[in-house]
Amino acid sequence: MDRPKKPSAISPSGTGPQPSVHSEQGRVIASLPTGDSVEVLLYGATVISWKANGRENIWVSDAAKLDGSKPVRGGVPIVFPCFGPPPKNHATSALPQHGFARNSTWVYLGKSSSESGKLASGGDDSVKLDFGLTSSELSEDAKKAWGYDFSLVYSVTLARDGLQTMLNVQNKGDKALEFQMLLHTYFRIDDISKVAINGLGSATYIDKVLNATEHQQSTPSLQITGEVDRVYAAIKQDTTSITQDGKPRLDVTRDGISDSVVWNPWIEKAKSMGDFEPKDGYKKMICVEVGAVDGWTKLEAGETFEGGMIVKSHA
Ligand SMILES: O=P(O)(O)OC[C@H]1O[C@@H](O)[C@H](O)[C@@H](O)[C@@H]1O
Repeated sequence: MDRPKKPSAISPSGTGPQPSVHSEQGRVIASLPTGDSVEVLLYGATVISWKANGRENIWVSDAAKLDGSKPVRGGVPIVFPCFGPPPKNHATSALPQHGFARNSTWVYLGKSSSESGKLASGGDDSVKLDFGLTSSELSEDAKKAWGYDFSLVYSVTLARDGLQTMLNVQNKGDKALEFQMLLHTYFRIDDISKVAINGLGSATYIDKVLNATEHQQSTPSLQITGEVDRVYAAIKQDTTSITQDGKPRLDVTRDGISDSVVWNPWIEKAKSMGDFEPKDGYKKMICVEVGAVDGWTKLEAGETFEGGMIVKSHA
């Protein structure tokens, strides 16, 4: 498949004190000497915190379950191998909404100590954590519902100037497989009424709030004034930016993928979700999710795919 060109990676490491990495209670926490940090739950390999310049960038519901009993409401759940409810008559049909990656327990593969190719790691100002999921870690139900031999490696790189999260998918079996993937990021913002989303260009989107009808983004900037659930396909620009009060807040750059979902449940939908707290928390979050969800990505036996994002936070 054709892939968009790669964005420039976050700046490489230098010299000085080393980052620290430790694991406790089913999570891995990495910190840089600057104080920036990232916290990843093994359940779902869900990033549940990313602090930069003293500020939390990730929203997690006060009622989110972090004990592995259900996908985390908040953070960066990984959607794989299907996005939304799976279609009928497809290899994913028997899977739950958004697949199994967000509710499987991943294996921590360790901190990378060498250059990753895309991004330097292991120096004083960046650290890369790898998490893996294969069919052996799946529940019996998931294995039965999606009987492919696969390997996922999710790499979370914390750097002084941003966070990079990349999903690598390998078909280890002898038959082709199809998947969708999405990094369902809940960004923490101060006030939804002051937020704008830029960089969706004139992309077409499916509006799930308006009966899944197709539209074209007609304004350069999107403001959120009600429930929004849009699936943008083949976006030409690499970067979608979130501004607050007209100032840059977060830049989300797609790497190897070109689709994005913008989601905010607003008042009624937030009320209907038992694990969404506080109920007016929709004012403090916006999901800008990067992925490959327009149709299916096919991997022949032995093939590999990689896609993800680089996020930069403005102080
Ligand atoms: O409640 P879930 O399964 O975590 O999904 C949350 C939302 O995820 C978004 O990605 C979907 O576009 C929405 O339709 C969905 O409501």
